[in-house]
Amino acid sequence: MTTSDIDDSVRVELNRLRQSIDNIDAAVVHMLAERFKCTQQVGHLKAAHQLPPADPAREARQIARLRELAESAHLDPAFAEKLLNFVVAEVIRHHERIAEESVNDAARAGER
Ligand SMILES: O=C(O)C(=O)C[C@]1(C(=O)O)C=C[C@@H](O)C=C1
Repeated sequence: MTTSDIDDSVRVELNRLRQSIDNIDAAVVHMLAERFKCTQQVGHLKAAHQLPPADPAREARQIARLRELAESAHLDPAFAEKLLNFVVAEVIRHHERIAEESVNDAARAGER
């Protein structure tokens, strides 16, 4: 069955819900883009001060906080934790790349 086979009133309701889903997905993308802009700056700050890319104690606090928020919002806390871990893993990869680039830049500057 495709959307062309279904009753008009169902199609209208489905389209209404899909419009909201599309708006929410756009908001998520924009929020993630802003989050990554912040974490890129954190990556440069950490690289400049030789701080490790990952901070497991900070992550533990973020997970505890997000799980509580998820519970009060009736969202599965395990899902919220998985989502944060997925995003943070990507951030750590970015931090590692920034740190490598900063070491390479310093080595090249030392060769001059
Ligand atoms: O807060 C930091 O130290 C960050 O690098 C940011 C961030 C995050 O994306 O929230 C990423 C990696 C760390 O392990 C913890 C948190």
